Amino acid sequence: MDDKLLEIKDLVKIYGTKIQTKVLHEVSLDINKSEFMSIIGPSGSGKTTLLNIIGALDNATSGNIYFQNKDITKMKSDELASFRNLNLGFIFQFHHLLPEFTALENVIIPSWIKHKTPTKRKQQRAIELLEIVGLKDRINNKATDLSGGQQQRVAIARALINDPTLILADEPTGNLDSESTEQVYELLRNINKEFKTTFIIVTHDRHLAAKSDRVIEMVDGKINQDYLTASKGEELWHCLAPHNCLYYQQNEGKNGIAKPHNI
Ligand SMILES: Nc1ncnc2c1ncn2[C@@H]1O[C@H](COP(=O)(O)OP(=O)(O)OP(=O)(O)O)[C@@H](O)[C@H]1O
Repeated sequence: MDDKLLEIKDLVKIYGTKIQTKVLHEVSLDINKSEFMSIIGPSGSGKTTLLNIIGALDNATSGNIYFQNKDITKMKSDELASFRNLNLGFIFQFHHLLPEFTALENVIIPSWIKHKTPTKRKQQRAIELLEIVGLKDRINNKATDLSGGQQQRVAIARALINDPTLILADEPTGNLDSESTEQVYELLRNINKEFKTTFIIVTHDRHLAAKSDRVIEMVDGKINQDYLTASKGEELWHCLAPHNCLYYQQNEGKNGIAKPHNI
């Protein structure tokens, strides 16, 4: 069985024409189905650029992105729009909810885009999702009447309405207090476990990243480290064969022994 969801090959991004800045340097990366992955790295290292290109919100200068073996860098704009709608969910630091609309309406909106009119089934699904994110008693509240953490949970439900295979989250907890941060991260984790949704999360928070299955550290537009975590406390065990290991065992000291996929 092919477990690979995404294959990113030699991705380059150069901004500018006269004065050119190369912000992604031949980035290559494979991401498996159901993986829960964080991208960390200093400010300006290219995390958001990489995420936006994976989400087809920005174009690569060169390189390829295969999503279930189909190269999205070759798609035309209408094909890309439909690819995004069918396969992707987005969660941003600033959730961009429509303030005058209720929580329920905000969740349903992406399905309007997909189906033109919301079906009864989608309406029911939106209510279920709001229950899953713990907002059952807030479905008819306007977005502006909700706390920051609640608004972010609406945004998470909205990202799930079209049953995406992959959710791209850019600093989803960046705007939240520490309690809401933990709750939102736990929620994303639970969604990953329950629906097998693949997650790629850009975060500055190493403590949260350590709770992912896999952490990628970017430095100067390159992947500096790529490791699976033991998910025990905050200790990160470094994977010795970055693109090629699923299982992980503690070695003497802090490093781990990477075992190939099929062991
Ligand atoms: N539209 C743009 N035009 C020119 N340069 C850009 C543009 N967008 C980003 N950059 C530059 O690309 C580099 C990478 O930016 P990016 O936002 O991907 O980094 P990041 O790691 O996500 O940073 P942060 O953690 O601060 O969000 C930065 O030097 C940034 O200034």
